[in-house]
Amino acid sequence: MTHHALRLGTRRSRLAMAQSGLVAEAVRQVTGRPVELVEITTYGDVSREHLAQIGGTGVFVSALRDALLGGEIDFAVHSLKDLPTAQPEDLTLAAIPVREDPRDALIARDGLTFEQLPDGARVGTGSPRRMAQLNAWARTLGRRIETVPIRGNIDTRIGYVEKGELDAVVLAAAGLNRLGRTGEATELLSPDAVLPAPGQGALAVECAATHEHLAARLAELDDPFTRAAVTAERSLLAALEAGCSAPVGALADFQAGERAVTEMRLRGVVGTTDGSTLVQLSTTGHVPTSRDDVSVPATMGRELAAEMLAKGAAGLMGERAL
Ligand SMILES: NCc1[nH]cc(CCC(=O)O)c1CC(=O)O
Repeated sequence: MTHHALRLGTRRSRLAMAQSGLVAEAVRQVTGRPVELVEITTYGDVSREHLAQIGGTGVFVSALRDALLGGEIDFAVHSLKDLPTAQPEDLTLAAIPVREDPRDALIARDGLTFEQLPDGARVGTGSPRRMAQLNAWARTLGRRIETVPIRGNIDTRIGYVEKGELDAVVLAAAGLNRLGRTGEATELLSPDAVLPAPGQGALAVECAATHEHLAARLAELDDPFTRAAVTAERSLLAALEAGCSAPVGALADFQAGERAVTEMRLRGVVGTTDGSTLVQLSTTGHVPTSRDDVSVPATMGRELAAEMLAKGAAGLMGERAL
């Protein structure tokens, strides 16, 4: 085996660099080889359009994948929630490491929680999923919020609240945690109120399918529980035929189980962005915790999607949900 450095392709954002840095260190430990970060610019980083307009799906990942297939890098780290559900045959998801906190976080002025926000509060998010569930939550409180589409990195988004331009913003807790900014959340939003995006908080370590030896080493970073959970969530998303910019939330979690099998709960939601209608369902199943067998979670996702479609989910997703 050669001992040249493994090249890890990464986006340049501080979050991407932090995520890649964590995986680089773990890969150094399991392979004993140095890991070199190679910065790659993706369309999602350059475009100033709103994600809902450029379609969301894949905008952060295609440049990294081109570099993998072109042999410029050996492996790449993605936020799993940014990965399209269809996995290309020439690329392998070699590892899905232990997931960070999957919840969304609220950062509000004056330390406010969501329920303490005043009627008409301006809340920054351009995510149809967050809009649908936050608007629905506000309605149950007899209030309205005004959602304001925002883009940019985590510092930029938090800046809207710091400068007093918005009452609150909503971000993934995982991103805050990985940047060491956990303390800035004024509330971690309960999945009972806001289900996260499928795969939120999880990372995907990807390499070319032809690099079987490398894939086997990277697989040491895999967490079978996380893989089972995100497989169910992404299978739900795929069966709804929705992309990452559709108003779809999903979260799988576990009851304490035995060694080889554990009980998994999968919750899913689809809604209109104004929050007037939500279809929210859940299911449970016994899942083998083996990274090589994700058939049960995949089936749970498909079956829950079918139930949601039977309750009218397709009509709520709008034209974007192709
Ligand atoms: N859509 C962008 C994106 N992709 C992954 C994360 C956060 C980290 C994660 O979910 O693992 C974010 C930012 C956000 O939603 O606040």
